[in-house]
Amino acid sequence: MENTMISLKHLVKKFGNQTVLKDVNLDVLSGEIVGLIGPSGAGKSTVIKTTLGMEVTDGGIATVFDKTMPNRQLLANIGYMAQTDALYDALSGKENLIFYAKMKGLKKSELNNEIEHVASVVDLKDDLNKRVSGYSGGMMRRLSLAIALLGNPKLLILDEPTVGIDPALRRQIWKELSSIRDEGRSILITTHVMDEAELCDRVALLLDGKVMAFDKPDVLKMQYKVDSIEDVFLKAEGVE
Ligand SMILES: Nc1ncnc2c1ncn2[C@@H]1O[C@H](COP(=O)(O)OP(=O)(O)OP(=O)(O)O)[C@@H](O)[C@H]1O
Repeated sequence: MENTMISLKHLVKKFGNQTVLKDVNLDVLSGEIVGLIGPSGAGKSTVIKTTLGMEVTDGGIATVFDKTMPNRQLLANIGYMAQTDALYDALSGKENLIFYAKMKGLKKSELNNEIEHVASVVDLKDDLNKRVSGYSGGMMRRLSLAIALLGNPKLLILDEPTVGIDPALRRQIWKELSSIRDEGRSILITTHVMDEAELCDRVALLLDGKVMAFDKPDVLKMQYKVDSIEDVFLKAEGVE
């Protein structure tokens, strides 16, 4: 059965005089990957932060697992990866993973297997004992993604998880995301990579503070009479 994991209804968010989100409607069902795309500054991260209750809305309702956000208890069931990495520089990759695993309430007996699994998904197994201060930007993104994956959360909310990650690893990460979806778990993901948008079950296009289009990639391509999601994006923006 399809459950609604995220429901955003008439979401409004203002920063001073700027109304970033005017009327955002979006839902994420169980067992699907929803991609949120839109030009830089369109408000994708703001949608995510209001969904998580990290930003207070100026109107509308955000519910996650049928509960109104913000709700601290729900956060344990959500794997969130922000655009900026929240890592402890002085600790190793492994120590960071252990820290977050404990915060998420993982049992001691699960710890090693779980860390090994998430580290291999992002190809960090050989670098786990290095201090994060010596990591490259891409390695930090990979560690942040590994942290979000810890504990098999029912819902993953990923803000541009593959920035700075090379194509082979990106493919491996998408394989993992697809198998998470196949387990009936859900993913809301923002991306600038249009090839990744093609891999989502549904794509929402955020423009002028609204979700201008929201459907399966193939349906969007048909609606806009184009061959790729990149062209959907460009046509919606009015770029010929
Ligand atoms: N805390 C804040 N205070 C003031 N303005 C903000 C704040 N957060 C976001 N904004 C503004 O809201 C708008 C949307 O920002 P947001 O980061 O949500 O966009 P985005 O679509 O995620 O962009 P990008 O693709 O570049 O990451 C921008 O104009 C940004 O300057």
